[in-house]
Amino acid sequence: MSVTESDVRRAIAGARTMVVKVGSSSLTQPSGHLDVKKLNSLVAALSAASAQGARVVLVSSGAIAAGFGPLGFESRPSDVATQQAVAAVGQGLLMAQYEAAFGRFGVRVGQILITAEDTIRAVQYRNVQRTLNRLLELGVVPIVNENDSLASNEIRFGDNDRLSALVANLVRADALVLLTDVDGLYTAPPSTPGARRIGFVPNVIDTIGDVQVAGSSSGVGTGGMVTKLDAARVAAVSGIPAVLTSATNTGPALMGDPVGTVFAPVKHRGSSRRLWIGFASDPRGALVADAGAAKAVRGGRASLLAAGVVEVHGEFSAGDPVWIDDEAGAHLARGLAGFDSEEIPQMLGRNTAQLRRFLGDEFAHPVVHRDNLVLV
Ligand SMILES: Nc1ncnc2c1ncn2[C@@H]1O[C@H](COP(=O)(O)OP(=O)(O)O)[C@@H](O)[C@H]1O
Ligand SMILES: N[C@@H](CCC(=O)OP(=O)(O)O)C(=O)O
Repeated sequence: MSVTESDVRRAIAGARTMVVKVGSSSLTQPSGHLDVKKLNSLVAALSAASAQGARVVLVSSGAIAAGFGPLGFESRPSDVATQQAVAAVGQGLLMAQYEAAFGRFGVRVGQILITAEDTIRAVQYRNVQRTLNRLLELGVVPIVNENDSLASNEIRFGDNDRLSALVANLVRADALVLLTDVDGLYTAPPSTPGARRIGFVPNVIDTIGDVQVAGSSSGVGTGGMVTKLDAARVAAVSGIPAVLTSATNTGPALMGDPVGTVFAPVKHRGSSRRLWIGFASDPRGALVADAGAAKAVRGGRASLLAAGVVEVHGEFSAGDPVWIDDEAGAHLARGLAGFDSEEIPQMLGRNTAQLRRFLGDEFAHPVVHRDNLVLV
């Protein structure tokens, strides 16, 4: 039997662990500066959920919004270096507001700043996961943001929508709540005449093609509806129901009332780390597999061995995300490279015994291990 809207709303209302993402546009005044009243009412709604036993992870944007006013800028700066500096100032100011606001309800908060780069690597990934879980066990509300001041331009999320879906996957959340400045997903950008709110999306993968979505129009938000739908898709394929609504609807959305747009999960839970590899990262290069290796990779459980690689493109380090392509140039998979791009040419076409004999033990490994590979 297929999942109905009320099933999804009930699942969200009953969620034990939830990830709530709030965008800059819901925490700011029209001028772009932080709006403490909006922040306080969000915190009141989340504290009520926490008092009822929910474990809440808050993914909050707003560091740049909180920082540019105090530094004397009239509007959100657009160059990356200034944004990163502004975020360093704003993140502290934002946390001070959250600490005070949650403190009034007796709730402790902890700050976690994540870069996409740290978390696609296995060791850091497990560290983030372990810290978040421990904070939740201790009854703390983790407040997550991208580490804007350190994230490198090529591999930053930029918006927090996709980050929130990946965090939901990481903590195995029962619900993802996306809070923004519109009351849901519309059939077209809300200013378009005739645009209507969609209450229920049974399969976000099918819906993405039918809905007209655009980027942010607020001047403070980043990704607009495009990245929110990406987030809903990551949640859906992770088996997590999601709701998208305005921050002013937080209380009703968490109670399962018919507000916003709810997205049904489309799959059972997948492995968390593989989702990071698939969605979180922009490949730095490509490995071209010969016909035999392409067939093995497509089959699902094989590593990519040097013997089946015919070309290497791009510059990357061991641990970076890369495409695995077939000889016709079609993408087969994404994976994390086991070696630097300069090390791979001498390995091409050699089997494990030859790699060991000619290059040493440290080369007798797959170019991409199957645990670090996801089909596309
Ligand atoms: N189909 C659509 N439905 C709803 N909103 C849309 C759509 N297409 C574009 N948008 C825009 O997306 C904006 C929300 O994204 P954004 O400004 O990035 O918010 P946030 O700061 O919360 O991430 C809305 O204000 C709206 O103008
Ligand atoms: N990490 C940035 C978030 C950037 C941003 O605007 O994100 P969003 O409002 O979620 O589209 C910040 O804290 O300012």
